[in-house]
Amino acid sequence: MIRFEKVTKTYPGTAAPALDQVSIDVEKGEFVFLVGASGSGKSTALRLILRETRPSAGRVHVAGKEINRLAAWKVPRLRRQIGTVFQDFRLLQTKTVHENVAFALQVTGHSPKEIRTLVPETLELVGLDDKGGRMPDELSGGEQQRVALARAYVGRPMILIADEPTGNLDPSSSVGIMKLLDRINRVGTTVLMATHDHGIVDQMRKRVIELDHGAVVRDQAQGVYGFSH
Ligand SMILES: Nc1ncnc2c1ncn2[C@@H]1O[C@H](COP(=O)(O)OP(=O)(O)OP(=O)(O)O)[C@@H](O)[C@H]1O
Repeated sequence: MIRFEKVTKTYPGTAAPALDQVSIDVEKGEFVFLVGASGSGKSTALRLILRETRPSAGRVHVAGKEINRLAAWKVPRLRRQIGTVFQDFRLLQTKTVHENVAFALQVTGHSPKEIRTLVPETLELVGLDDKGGRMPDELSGGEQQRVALARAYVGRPMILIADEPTGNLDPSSSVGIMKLLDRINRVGTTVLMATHDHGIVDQMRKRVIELDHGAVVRDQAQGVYGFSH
């Protein structure tokens, strides 16, 4: 589903590469944690998958396509297959919960009929079916992140990318978000999550890929956060 072949990314004006000959293979339906110190290259790896940036060398394949060679007009179609969740929620503050989730479908050309079915179904999945009329600032952080997750998942993407999704949440809200990511993964969605949260990684016991100065230093099934190497 996601394959990096000796991917190197050097940003202009920097000497050391952000990613250095990284090879990763993630199968459909896997749940993978991406860990590593700040600056180790996690966000760069996620941005490459979304084609928000391009590799300096090597190849990135997503859903069977080498995305560096994808024509610009096909990039929106690629991104429709990838849901994204970030640490800072990124909700539209002037829209209700329902509108935030519906908007993701409107901009990707879904029909009103699909929107009428998918939005309530997804709000129910994240436990917010009674809060569709609220504004984001009337919700707790944990609830806002559940809205962001509903928005990421409402189009039923093949891949869900989460960059520090629990970074701004208290432990119990974090557990709630992880339960939802686990559920979404169990129905076949490939999940890739960058995190600094030791507790969550240790509890979930999923595959762990660790980056250090842009290199993969560990790729471990059912891993824990810290590993002496
Ligand atoms: N747009 C950019 N221009 C120049 N250098 C960049 C850019 N984005 C990232 N970098 C550099 O690339 C390296 C990897 O950064 P990246 O953001 O991928 O790390 P990260 O592991 O996601 O860090 P964090 O955990 O702090 O989010 C760092 O040295 C960073 O300074």
